[in-house]
Order: sequence, then C-alpha cells, then structure tokens
Amino acid sequence: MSEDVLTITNVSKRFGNFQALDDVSLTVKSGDIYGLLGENGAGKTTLMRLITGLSFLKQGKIVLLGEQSGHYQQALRRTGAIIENPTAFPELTVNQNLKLCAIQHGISEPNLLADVLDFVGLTAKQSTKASHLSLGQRQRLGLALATLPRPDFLILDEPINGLDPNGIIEFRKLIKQLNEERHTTILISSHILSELYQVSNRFGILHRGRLIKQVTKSELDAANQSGLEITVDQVAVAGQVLDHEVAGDFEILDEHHLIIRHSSLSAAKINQLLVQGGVSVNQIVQREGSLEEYYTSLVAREDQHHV
Ligand SMILES: Nc1ncnc2c1ncn2[C@@H]1O[C@H](COP(=O)(O)OP(=O)(O)OP(=O)(O)O)[C@@H](O)[C@H]1O
Repeated sequence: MSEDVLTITNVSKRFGNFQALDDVSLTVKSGDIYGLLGENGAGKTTLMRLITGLSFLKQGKIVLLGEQSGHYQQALRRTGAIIENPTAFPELTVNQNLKLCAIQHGISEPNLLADVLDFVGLTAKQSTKASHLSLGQRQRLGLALATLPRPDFLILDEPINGLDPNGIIEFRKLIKQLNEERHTTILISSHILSELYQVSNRFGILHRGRLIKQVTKSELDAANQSGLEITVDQVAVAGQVLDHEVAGDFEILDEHHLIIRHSSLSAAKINQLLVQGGVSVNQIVQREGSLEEYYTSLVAREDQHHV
C-alpha cells in the first residue's frame, strides 16, 4: 500500500523572469490525503498544472502512477482533477454534464451516475443547469465529474474556497469517504493549514515557489506545541548548553532555531545560560502552539534565511 502515486523531483518553473517554482521535490504515497499548503501565489496551482500536463514541464521530473510526464499513457485516465474552476458545461444540467463525462470515459453503467449524484448530495439538483447552481453545489458537481471515472488519484486545487461552514464540513466528509471507502489517493491544496489539518495525513508547505517543509500529521502534532523558540548563531553549541543546563525538552528546528517545550527556567535565565556558554542569542519568542502559529513561524524562519 505504500507505493508512490506521485513523485516530483527538482521541479522548477519560470514565467519570464519570475521563478514560480524553485527545485520542488515531494512524494505522494498510495492512500495519502496529501495537503499542499501555501499562501496566495505560492505556486500550488502551477505545480498541479504541471502534474496534470496542463502546463509544460521543462525542469525536473514528475512520475505519476508509474509514468513520466510527457509520456503519460494511462496515468491521466487514472487521475481526476479539479484545478482552478470545476469544469462543468454551464448550459447543461447536472445530469447532462455527468452523462457527457460518462460517454467521454466510456462508462456505461447507469447506476454509477445515480451513485455519484447521491454521493455528492446533488440528486435533487440533477435537472438544474450547472450555471444555476450555487458555488458549493458547483464544487460538488466538480467532485462528481472528477470522481465518476473512479480515479485512483484525485487532485483538488483549493476545493474548499468559497464554501460556507456547513459546506466545508460536508466536503471534508466526502473527501475522507473517497479516501477511506474507495481508496482514492488525494492531493488537496489550500492556503489554510487548519482546513487541511482536518483531512490530510501528510503535508507539504510551499512558500514562494519553494517546498519548505514536508511533515506527517503526527510530526505536525509533535511540533505544534507551545514553547520558547530561540534564534541563535550556533545551534549545536546552544544544544550542548541546554542539554547540560535545562531540565526539559528541546528540539533543534534548523541551523539557527530551536524550541524549548518544557522547562522550569525563565526565558531570561535561559538567555543568560546561553550567552555564558558563548552562544549569541538573537531572539526568544513564546510560541503558542496553534496550527497557524506553526505555519507562521515556519514561514518567518524561511524568510529570515532568504533576506
Ligand atoms: N501563466 C503565468 N504567467 C505569469 N505568471 C504566472 C502564470 N501563472 C502563474 N503565475 C504566477 O506564479 C505564481 C504562482 O501562482 P499559482 O497560481 O501557482 O499560485 P497558488 O499557490 O495557486 O495561489 P492561489 O492560492 O492564489 O491560487 C503567482 O505569483 C502567479 O502570478
């Protein structure tokens, strides 16, 4: 079950002088709901367009369901995608859109259409034109069209955008159901970590075109605790001082940052011990441990590296 569904290796993409993706590598494994997180303009859609061949890959390598991009044979047939806007024909009804999709994919079982309508909760709207659906209903129709051919892999670009709170809860349920009951592997993007957290088991964080972190949900849970985040010049030396002096847990985050999760010592005392140990302390910040705080601190650290 841990076969790789998607492997992206050293992918970069430029639009003129603008570097939209910079050396991105990530792996989606069979059974994952992989959450791709990034603020507006981070490069999520660009990456999804490259994966599905909507945009031409010049730098790097993408392997989708065992086939290399540029040479897809079965891979796209086994992949459903909603990128940017769900692709229904506005003047056709829900049912007509599904029938057309069934014809395009050579699906002949009529039950499947009724099943998928029921699954996305659009049975009552089957005779409504797509252009007369609400935003949330259009998202559901998009999901119905993407899942009708029973794809092994589903790519959803910001599917939760514009949904009301109930719509979000129901959409999440559908995504989990697809994953758990139909064993569909899913790549889903959002700019809100707390939304992805509810559904995803693994996360990739894109920031300004770079993948700055890949974490599993349990790693995220472990990292997402409150603590004192300390910025230093020499993290290894700081680690030795803390090992020696502090009764508590700390974790080295990267070459300049570490976080102390539990300690009986005050920030001032820790600062003093580090300075006495020859470490230059640039900043000590109390982190509160929310998902957004985790994301903000990760992005802030990345921005400090690339000033
Ligand atoms: N065809 C294009 N020509 C020029 N620049 C582009 C093109 N497509 C995307 N970009 C730029 O690449 C960057 C990444 O865009 P992308 O749509 O991938 O971001 P995103 O992470 O999906 O953002 P959002 O959450 O706003 O949808 C943006 O700065 C965007 O302006």
